[in-house]
Amino acid sequence: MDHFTYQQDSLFAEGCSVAELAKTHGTPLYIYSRATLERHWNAFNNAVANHPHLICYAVKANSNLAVLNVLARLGSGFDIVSGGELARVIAAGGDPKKVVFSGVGKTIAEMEQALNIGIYCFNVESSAELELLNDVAGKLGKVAPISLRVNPDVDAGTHPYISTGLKENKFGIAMDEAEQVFARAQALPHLAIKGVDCHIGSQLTEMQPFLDAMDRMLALIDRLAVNGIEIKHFDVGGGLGVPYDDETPPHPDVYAAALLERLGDRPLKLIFEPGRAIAANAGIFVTEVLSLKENSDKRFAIVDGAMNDLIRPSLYSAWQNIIPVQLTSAPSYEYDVVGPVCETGDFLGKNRQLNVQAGDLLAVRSSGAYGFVMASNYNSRPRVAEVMVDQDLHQVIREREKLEQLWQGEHLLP
Ligand SMILES: Cc1ncc(COP(=O)(O)O)c(C=O)c1O
Ligand SMILES: N[C@@H](CCCC[NH3+])C(=O)O
Repeated sequence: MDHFTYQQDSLFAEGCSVAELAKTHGTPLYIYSRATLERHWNAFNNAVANHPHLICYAVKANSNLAVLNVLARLGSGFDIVSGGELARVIAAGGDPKKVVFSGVGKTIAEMEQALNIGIYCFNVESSAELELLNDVAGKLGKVAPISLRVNPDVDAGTHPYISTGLKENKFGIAMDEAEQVFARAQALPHLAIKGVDCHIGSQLTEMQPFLDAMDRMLALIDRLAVNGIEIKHFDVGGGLGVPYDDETPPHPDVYAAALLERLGDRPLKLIFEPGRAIAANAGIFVTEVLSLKENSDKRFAIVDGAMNDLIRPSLYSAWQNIIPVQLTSAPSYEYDVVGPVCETGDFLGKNRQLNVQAGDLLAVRSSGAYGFVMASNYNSRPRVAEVMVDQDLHQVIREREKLEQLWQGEHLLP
């Protein structure tokens, strides 16, 4: 089910006209659908309803407080990678007892913050981090609940920049060192072993890499049990892909059923860290065509949105569908949809068949994940507004930045 559909040739987000929202709040603009966020989260939760589990939404995908709050109200846990994300979860009403803390470079201050708040688990990524966390917990008189992120060395078959489960990637502890590091963790006084985790990459559209990783991780868990190290949960990470174009990633039902089958009768709680699968197709990025330009080779639609607002096309050559907000029957041409930023790489889409004129609105679909969160102020462009729709109601969930905010905190020399 799609909550971004045409009504009488005009694009709607749930019951709200996208053209009206753009008129009221200006462009560029991110628009999210609450119903879609909820449906996607529930799809995960229902898929494992009969097994002990925790869905920890990956905050990095879209960390707006309203997004986190919508998911917190459903009972979501959260996967965080910084003290900033932890603070957001708390500010959004999330339960810290359902937070897992991932990331290769946690600082002492972040460890202290998370220990004082009392999170569910630290996903420890190296021996050095293990020793440091033990020290920090000891100084606070606390015991840190931990999982070790093990790198299963499987090829996720995704873009090299978002593949994380190969030995050559910086993430996790190598499989051949894992048992030794677990033994060390068990010996350290201020740590309590809870689980094992892995995350092999993002935008995976096939089951096989997940299953390969699962097999290796379960074999490790079985070996640990033989050596008296009891694992209570297995955190399978995130990474489930979404359809941007014609990809057909497994539905959470299919994905979870396959993992549960592999799990067999092992009494392990399963933790999931989906980000993209929940947020990507819950959002669109709306931009206005400023002008058209053509030469003998190409036609360009120059729009007011740019790589600083939505960087995925520039950074990963990611393809996201670009659709008109108002359908017309005028002839269409092939355009590169480009922004005003002074970089050749500043484009939202290339070779798109569109029928557009200056002043028309375009919507870049699948922009709810890794969209606004990766925005910058490059070229001194204020970050855009974000709106959430809920049926025929809508709410500005982040205001468009004002020009003065561009230099907030900057100081002139005396
Ligand atoms: C540890 C961890 N968990 C979860 C995620 C979320 O990934 P995705 O958005 O692909 O579900 C990421 C990002 O890839 C991650 O690094
Ligand atoms: N930012 C990436 C995903 C990164 C995943 C981070 N663990 C994307 O847009 O596809």
